[in-house]
Amino acid sequence: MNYSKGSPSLSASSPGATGTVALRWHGSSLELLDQRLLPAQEHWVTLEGASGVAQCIQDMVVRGAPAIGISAAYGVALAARHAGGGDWKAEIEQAIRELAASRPTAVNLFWALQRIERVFHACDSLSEAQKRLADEAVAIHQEDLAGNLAMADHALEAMGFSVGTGKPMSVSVLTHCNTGALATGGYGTALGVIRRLHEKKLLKQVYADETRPWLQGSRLTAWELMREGIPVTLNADGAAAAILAAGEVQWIIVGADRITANGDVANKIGTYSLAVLARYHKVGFMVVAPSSTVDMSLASGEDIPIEERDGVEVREIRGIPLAPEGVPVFNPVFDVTPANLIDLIVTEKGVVRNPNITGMHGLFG
Ligand SMILES: CSC[C@@H](O)[C@@H](O)C(=O)COP(=O)(O)O
Repeated sequence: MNYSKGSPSLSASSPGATGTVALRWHGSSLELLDQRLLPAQEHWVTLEGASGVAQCIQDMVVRGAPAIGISAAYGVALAARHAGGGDWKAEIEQAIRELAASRPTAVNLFWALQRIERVFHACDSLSEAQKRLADEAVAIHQEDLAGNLAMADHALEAMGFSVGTGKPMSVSVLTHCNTGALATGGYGTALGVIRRLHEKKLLKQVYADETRPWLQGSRLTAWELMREGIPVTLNADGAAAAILAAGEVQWIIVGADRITANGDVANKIGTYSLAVLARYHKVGFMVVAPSSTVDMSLASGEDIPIEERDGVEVREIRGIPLAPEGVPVFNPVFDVTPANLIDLIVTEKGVVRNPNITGMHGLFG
């Protein structure tokens, strides 16, 4: 793994992209923007093999459900590219296993690997695999970006902002974690909806939860929004209740890491408490995610594997102690929001209102 310094400037690589990108594909290498260092530094990590990509997913150099899936797909393409030529199939299979073990909760990782694996099994030679796996990874990346743009349209319509309905009132929203260009193929899920509201002049204010302990909200979401001049106010997670009580927001908009067949949603720790707050304060609660986040094989959120990370992420920030040394820590990094607290699940395929098993089956079969 080569930790190279300095991305000159982030440039949009595809139509609809925002100017912020998390990953750059070069055919024989993958570059990942090291999200652990933002917003202080823009470092790009250059990877030439699947093990490095798996390590970067585990260490959160790259994070966010769709970006993890896209990176893993490129990781398999790299494994093919650099396969020794001997038992190339075994080398690629090993790469897939290693990538699948990197993080457990976001189903996009397994979805992308399964899609890549289907192509791999149809290949008869290493040269065919090298070409087709790279093409498939690029397709997964491009489709994710296109899906983000489509879900933003669906979301605005579901919020009642249809074309030609006069001059609607603008809204203020609260979001959690980072679901933007950094977490996806280049536009964002929940943050894509927020971007689209801003583009259409329908957005008054975004409140961004800082999102303890990893601070995706303060380090990444606030950074992305400020780069584009989108009005954002950062708040400590515990301030969300006071913001809602003051009537400051009309919608809470979040992403997802896995959505089960009954409409339960796993997302960044703290999402569930926001959904409870939204219901109490009669504020809309919207989940925005690509259909690759939907896992119809699981009946409910109880079946979702929830990642727990090292307590050091809560006890310290960059080596500075925030708690007594050795204090036991409970650090689940996702929680499950039950479907009955969710008003809308928005995907590129369409919208499920008041999600339940019937509505989910209607859209995702
Ligand atoms: C479009 S990203 C959706 C989710 O992956 C996001 O809300 C989230 O929980 C990310 O968690 P992370 O631990 O940063 O990978």
